[in-house]
Amino acid sequence: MIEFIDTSKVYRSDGKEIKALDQINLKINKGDIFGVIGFSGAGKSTLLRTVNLLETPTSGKVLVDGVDLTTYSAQELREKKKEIGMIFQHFNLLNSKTVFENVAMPLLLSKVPKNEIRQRVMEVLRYIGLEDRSNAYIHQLSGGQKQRVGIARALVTNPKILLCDEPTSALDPQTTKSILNLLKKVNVEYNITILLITHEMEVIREICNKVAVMENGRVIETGNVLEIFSNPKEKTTKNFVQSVVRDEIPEFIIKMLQDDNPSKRIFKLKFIGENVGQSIVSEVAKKFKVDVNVLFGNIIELQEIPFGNLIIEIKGDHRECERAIQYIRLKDIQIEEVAANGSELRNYSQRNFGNLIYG
Ligand SMILES: Nc1ncnc2c1ncn2[C@@H]1O[C@H](COP(=O)(O)OP(=O)(O)OP(=O)(O)O)[C@@H](O)[C@H]1O
Repeated sequence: MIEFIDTSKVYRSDGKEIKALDQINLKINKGDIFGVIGFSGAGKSTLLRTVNLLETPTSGKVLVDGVDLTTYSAQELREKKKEIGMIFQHFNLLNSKTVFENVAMPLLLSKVPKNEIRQRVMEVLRYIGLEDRSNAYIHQLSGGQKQRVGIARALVTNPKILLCDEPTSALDPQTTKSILNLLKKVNVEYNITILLITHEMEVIREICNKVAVMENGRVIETGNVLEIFSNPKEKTTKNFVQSVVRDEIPEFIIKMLQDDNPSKRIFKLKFIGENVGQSIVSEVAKKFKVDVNVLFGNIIELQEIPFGNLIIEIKGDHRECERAIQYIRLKDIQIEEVAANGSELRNYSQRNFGNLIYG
């Protein structure tokens, strides 16, 4: 649906070259809600704006439905652009015009007949829940309402793609949630592919199925949201994931390890999906001669799949503890032992155990 092929963009200003995009290769499939995350200056906006040619790549190309839009004539491009809606962080609405006039603007510019415009605009306003504010001026609306108008204006031409430039960065958490829910609804009900840029991992968690992490104009990591959250590889990705799933070891646990019995054994378990449902803790306590205490837990939902971590203490003789650990691992749950300095974790792998569990 959208494909970036070796896409690069170099800006030249004051005799200097800035590589905003450096050989981007990404594929966004129909129906995706694809999130691009990165810090300020990573190149996200530039990437998004190459899709509707608000920016033209310096080299490489961007295909929309298999076509490089730079090859289109002006007329063809105007038509194609109706299929690509866009919403902005600061809404980009005309303050001197009403809600109705703002939403009608793309249709007016396309010279759609007046009665059709009225019908379509009211239909879209009904959909986004602002039918009764059609005559209000933009300055009379809240931030969330303004973004709804932005979404209505983007939807009015029946686009196939919606580009979202930090759509919730100017909104409070509650309003953010309602706007993200609306975008999800648009994606599902109209089958609109969404490409969204953000610097908030919470936004990615909330609605995206795929994510790409950008740094210095490059995509440093990309994949399914579940994959990236559960196994981030790059440092920047790990930092973003940690902003949502706090998986550092809490101070009180480190203190416990340092102050109490030095033989205390504390483990971090990482759960994905159905494993959370398994009451692994009580299962282990029943199967082996060990006591298990839950010390800390942090579980979130990712695309309706539970995901998170649990910090537990396992008490018992060494061999029983090792058998319990292997049992947990064989349940496809990542388990790591927390060292007394709290930063080092011993990662258990098959090799560490041999056949202890059956021994
Ligand atoms: N028109 C321009 N002229 C010169 N340099 C530009 C221009 N637009 C962007 N840049 C530079 O390109 C790089 C990428 O900018 P871009 O806005 O794409 O990043 P971003 O990840 O969207 O950042 P932010 O979240 O702050 O908007 C930055 O170094 C920026 O200063």
